Amino acid sequence: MFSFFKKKPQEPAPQANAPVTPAPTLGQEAPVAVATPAEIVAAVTPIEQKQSWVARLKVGLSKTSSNLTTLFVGAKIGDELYEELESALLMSDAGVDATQFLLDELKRKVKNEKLTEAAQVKSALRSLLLDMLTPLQKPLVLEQHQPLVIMITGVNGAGKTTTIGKLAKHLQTHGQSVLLAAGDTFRAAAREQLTVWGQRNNVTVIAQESGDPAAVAFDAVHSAQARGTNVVMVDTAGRLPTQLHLMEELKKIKRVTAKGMASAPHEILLVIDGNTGQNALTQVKVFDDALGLTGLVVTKLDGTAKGGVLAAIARARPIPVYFIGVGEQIEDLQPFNAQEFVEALLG
Ligand SMILES: Nc1nc2c(ncn2[C@@H]2O[C@H](COP(=O)(O)OP(=O)(O)OP(=O)(O)O)[C@@H](O)[C@H]2O)c(=O)[nH]1
Repeated sequence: MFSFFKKKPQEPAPQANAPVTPAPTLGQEAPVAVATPAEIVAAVTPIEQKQSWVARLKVGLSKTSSNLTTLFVGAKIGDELYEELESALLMSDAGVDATQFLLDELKRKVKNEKLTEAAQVKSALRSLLLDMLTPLQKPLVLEQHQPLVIMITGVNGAGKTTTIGKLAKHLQTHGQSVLLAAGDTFRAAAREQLTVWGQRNNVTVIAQESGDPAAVAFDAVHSAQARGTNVVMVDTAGRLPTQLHLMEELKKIKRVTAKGMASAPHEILLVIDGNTGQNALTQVKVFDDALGLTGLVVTKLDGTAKGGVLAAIARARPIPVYFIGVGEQIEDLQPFNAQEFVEALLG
């Protein structure tokens, strides 16, 4: 079992003569909820589901895994092994910097620990990768703000809307009320998709016939404040990092959201298609420079994804990977767990 979300730790009870916190008003941030116990909520994933989920991750990453593991079979430690490893890491989308870093560290480890067997080198690589990816493993913390406002961004087709749907379900399972802002005003079908999904799942969706996604986000924040909703997720239209005017639009959504609630958006997530390869790193850099990302969601790791891009991200922009997706079912979105990921890659 692993944590899905983390809840804000309980704060000490106020003194009897402590000043009373004024009631929140529209446009003003409500006081932080204090009644939550300090706990990490266990995922409600039954063991069979969990196994099938990990199995799907392994299948998804099997090409990289087989490239990385077979080169150690019957190998001698030396230049040839390191060259093969370099190629396998580059082919896994780890990129030049992370590949070089891993190779240098590995050679140092082999020397310092006087390793003599290829199997020992493989386990040294496993532990290096784990050290590299563990800093990316962070849970999304709930109940720090009322409402918690999450903005979801990404290129077209990365899996934003699907992720929002899955996350909304998971949040509801963890006792959170959810409101969605249909900020993809560019594509009418996207708005309808979210609205229909919301109706089916009893989640309020704030949408506007036409117009400004920033206004939709602003309305959603106010509406959530008025209703006492726990989490607002703002969907945004897919865009390429090279579409500068659309990147400006995202900045505007962020700015206008902050007018509705000074501290919002509290989380700005970038959804990345795991099959995008090294281009994913470019996306992370450009969206982060524009918006200040707080987390990533890497989808479609069940397909032909190679997985190494997480190492590239860990080296270049270590932004937490809150969730990874390995399919279209709700349980296919799970928190990123570095240990599981490294096991899927290196067996
Ligand atoms: N195999 C697989 N498919 C996924 C995953 N996540 C999303 N998808 C599929 O990817 C496609 C695109 O997903 P959307 O959620 O519509 O992507 P989007 O980013 O909202 O797309 P735009 O609104 O066009 O920008 C859909 O067919 C999803 O079912 C995943 O983890 N695995």
